[in-house]
Amino acid sequence: MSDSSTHSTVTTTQVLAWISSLLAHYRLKVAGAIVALLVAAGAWLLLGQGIKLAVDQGFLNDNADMLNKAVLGVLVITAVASLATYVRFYLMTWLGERISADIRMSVFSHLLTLPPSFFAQLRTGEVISRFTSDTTIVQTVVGMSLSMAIRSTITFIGSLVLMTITSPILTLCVLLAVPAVLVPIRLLAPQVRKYARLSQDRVADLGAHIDQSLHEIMTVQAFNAEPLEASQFNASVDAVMTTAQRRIHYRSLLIGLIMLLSLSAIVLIAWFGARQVFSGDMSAGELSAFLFYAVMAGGSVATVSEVIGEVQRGVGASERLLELLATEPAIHSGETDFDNGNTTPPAISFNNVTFQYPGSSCLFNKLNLDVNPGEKVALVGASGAGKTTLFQLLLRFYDVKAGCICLDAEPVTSLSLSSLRSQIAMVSQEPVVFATSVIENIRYGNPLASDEQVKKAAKAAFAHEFIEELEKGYQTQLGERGVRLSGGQKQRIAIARALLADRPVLLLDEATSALDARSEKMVQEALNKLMEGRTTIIIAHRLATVKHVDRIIVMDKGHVVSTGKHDELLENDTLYREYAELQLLS
Ligand SMILES: Nc1ncnc2c1ncn2[C@@H]1O[C@H](COP(=O)(O)OP(=O)(O)OP(=O)(O)O)[C@@H](O)[C@H]1O
Repeated sequence: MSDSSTHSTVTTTQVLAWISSLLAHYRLKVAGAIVALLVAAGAWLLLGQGIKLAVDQGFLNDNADMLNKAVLGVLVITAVASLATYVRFYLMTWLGERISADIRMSVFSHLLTLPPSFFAQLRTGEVISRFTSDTTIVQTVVGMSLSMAIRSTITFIGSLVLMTITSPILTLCVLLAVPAVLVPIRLLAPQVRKYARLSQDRVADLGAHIDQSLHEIMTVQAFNAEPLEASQFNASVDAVMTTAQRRIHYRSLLIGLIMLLSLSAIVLIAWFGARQVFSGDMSAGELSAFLFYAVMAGGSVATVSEVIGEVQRGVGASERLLELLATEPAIHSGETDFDNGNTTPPAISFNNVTFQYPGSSCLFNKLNLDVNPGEKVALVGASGAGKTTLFQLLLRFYDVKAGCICLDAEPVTSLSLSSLRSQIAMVSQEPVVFATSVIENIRYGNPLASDEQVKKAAKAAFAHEFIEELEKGYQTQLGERGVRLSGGQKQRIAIARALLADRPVLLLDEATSALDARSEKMVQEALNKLMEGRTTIIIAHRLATVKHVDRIIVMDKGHVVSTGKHDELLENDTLYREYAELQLLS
């Protein structure tokens, strides 16, 4: 559960500076919106003068001509104000949409640079929530609330100036009332912001829950765990409601108090003004105009108070987005591009590597392991021995604590991440299939490959046949996580992808585990072809698949126990013999 709300390190000023920097890209539109805003506010303020003229010169003096002119003036002002409102509304809403789109793009690009350790701490559902709901809030705030707040502030200042011109005494009374209105804003706004952020955190928990339950729907249903899942989800929904209720409470209190205070002030001022008209110190037109401005000023304060809650909500949402953006990638790219002339595949060496996962005990202590150029090496060992971790370290998903991993003589830390990773193709234990078409799934290995190259790779991976039998062949959509394919079919797609990527280092994580005997044979042949001329490391649980590699490395609890050929190890290594006996291979 993310509960960073109470320890937020982001200030409102930082949020506003961030939003301003985003808006700075659209200076012309922002300027247009501000001009439209000023014109609209100015026109509404002028309306008060029209009213004053209409009352004093028209109604009271029985002057029909003057009345006509004043009414015409009022109509023109209304038209101008309406046009300006259209322009302002259009531009501000556009800016809101644009900014939230920009935020989504930059946050997503940034997330892609963060290492897996970051995602091990933050649930994907929570990240999705930050994307969707937080950016939507920012969009509303920039597109609506902020513009309303600015418009109301301008209207308030303009009204105040015109009120002062109309009647300084009455204005003084209004000014005395202002602090009374500001007190609740000062006291309650931080509470609104705090609970706004908390409720976003709770909504994010919901996202995470949905993501997990639906992702594992088969397990949920197979264990009849629907009631359990539903009740846990209901508890999360209740938590959202409870937090939202607190936010709503403070917001409503804020709005209500401000309404009460500002309207009471206006009534009292109207009473005082009416007495001035009776005593002849003020004309009826002046009082009408003054009250018009006072209502506008009061309305503005009410609007500001209403949207200030919304703006605080936006600040809360922005905080969470800024936090994502501020997360530094724990892995820093080196500068060098890997270049060994590309004639031979690179050697891989782990020299005195010491490593532990964050918060775990030491996994590798001065581990040494060398793989020669073009050599095919199999890693064998009990679950948890550290085989997958070696892959992760080579790909720099994590950095070692001490020691060095090298491609040829080049430490991986000095290579640029993209150059390092472009040397390596990986087929993971659980084949990854994206929710796009078959052709796009294979082309992921090399986005520039032609349709013909994709098909060639699919044929080599023994995938072409079953792909052709799919409803739309290579254009068939595979559904989320490839739900429409069997385990073996998914694996062959992943192998075709690796073939197409055509990289000098190959990492295979028990790539044939999900295949039946017939397809296993086919895939094994494809893999043999794929391994040709590449430095390959295979993680294998089943020894049958690795009997023919150049060298087998037996690992146990983070150590290399022994290395050798299948027959040598059978003879000399007790641990390996045990594995082989278990698998009836000796
Ligand atoms: N992200 C992680 N955070 C903390 N510990 C981890 C993490 N990933 C793996 N480990 C731990 O590191 C050890 C080695 O794991 P690793 O996945 O490398 O083993 P493996 O030999 O590949 O196992 P298997 O054959 O079951 O896949 C295990 O004890 C595991 O619990």
